[in-house]
Amino acid sequence: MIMPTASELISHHHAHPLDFESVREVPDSHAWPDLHDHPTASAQGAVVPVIDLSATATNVLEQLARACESWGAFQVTGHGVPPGLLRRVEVAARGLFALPTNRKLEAARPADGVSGYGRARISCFFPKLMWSEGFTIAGSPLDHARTLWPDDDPLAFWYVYDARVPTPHALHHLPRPSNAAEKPCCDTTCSDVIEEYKEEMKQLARKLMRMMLMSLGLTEVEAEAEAETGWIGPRDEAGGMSAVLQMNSYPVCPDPDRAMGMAAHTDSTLLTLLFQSNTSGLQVLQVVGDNGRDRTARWVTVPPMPGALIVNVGDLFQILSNGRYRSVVHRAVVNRSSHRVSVAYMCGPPAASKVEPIGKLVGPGCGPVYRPVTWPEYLSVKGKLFDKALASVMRTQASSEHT
Ligand SMILES: C=C1C[C@]23C[C@@]1(O)CC[C@H]2[C@@]12CCC[C@@](C)(C(=O)O1)[C@H]2[C@@H]3C(=O)O
Ligand SMILES: O=C(O)CCC(=O)C(=O)O
Ligand SMILES: [Fe+2]
Repeated sequence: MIMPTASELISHHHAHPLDFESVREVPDSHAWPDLHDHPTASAQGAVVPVIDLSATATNVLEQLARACESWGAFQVTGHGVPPGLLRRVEVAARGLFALPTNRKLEAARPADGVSGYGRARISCFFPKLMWSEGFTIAGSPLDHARTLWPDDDPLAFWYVYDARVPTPHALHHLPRPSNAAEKPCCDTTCSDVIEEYKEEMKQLARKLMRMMLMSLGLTEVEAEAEAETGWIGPRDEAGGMSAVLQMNSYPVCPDPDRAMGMAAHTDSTLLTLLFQSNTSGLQVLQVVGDNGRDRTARWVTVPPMPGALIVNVGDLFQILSNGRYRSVVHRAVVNRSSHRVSVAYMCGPPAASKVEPIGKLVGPGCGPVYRPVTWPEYLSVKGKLFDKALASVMRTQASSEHT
């Protein structure tokens, strides 16, 4: 990692966002010197696993275990999230980023806050800026609606989506979902869509958490108990998994070989559910050789699959699994022809829950590798140490022998 200078850091926080639409070349502030730190696998090379959750086949847990152990990421199909909802959330994201810069800046994320519009939080660890903008929603989208959509009526949803739509009459000419059973977009506001999406993601994240715990060898009852005491928390009013919705926008880029959409990182989550729409850009780092001294790795593109969602193992799941499942290093690259958006549901435990290696995975020959941490504690460590954060919450040999 190249550490930025003090003046670069200052400009990171005070600069106005780049007007991506009008620039004809990548400015020095956004030109990355080492995009090719690892080779990129050819299209016929390695393929990130695709797992059909609806399959009645009995080996879904085995497939999950293999995907989490060797990749830390996989795509899921048969997840039950309606395709129409995925389309609507994409429209909502595109609409949000299509707003004029001054409107977006009104919703800028405060220096000490989580929610709002701005650069990826990890930007401060890099000397160059990324070719992207983001909008982070923690809590209810309604908290943001007043700033971004003062008239959060259904039509506003369409106005921001397509600036060419001058009057409500023009709505009649817009494409409608072909499936008549689907709710027409124009009945819905952006915050409705986001709320509905978060609810669907929550159900899917719970299901995947249970299945991933079972894929580690826990019984259904043990996985349930782990959920109640650990990552879901007690079933009181305040309990429940917490999550952050991260919308990312990657405008078209005149020189994609010099720009970085989202720099390499792992997510500080239990797991992340990512919708990447139909434009390629996500790459995961596959470690192909590790002889103890040298690690060889390559970037593998995760191809968009209609209706599929990508699941990333996050740092907190690595802790929970006592290191058996590794959080995946990933990044997003940009392209010169399609404006890409992605929506990440970043899922973690309730703020007060301590995440620690699961008892069943700890034994005489294998003590707990990590110390207990809450999500807010871990996020704060990540905000200071970035890619050294996981190592910093490891127990020392001596402390793990005493537990
Ligand atoms: C819960 C969180 C995870 C995140 C930091 C945050 O507090 C809110 C934004 C999240 C995000 C989204 C884009 C990539 C990422 C690395 C970043 O810069 O902000 C993640 C953070 C993370 O996983 O550490
Ligand atoms: O846009 C993508 O494909 C990746 C986004 C991402 O990694 C994130 O939001 O954490
Ligand atoms: Fe990520």
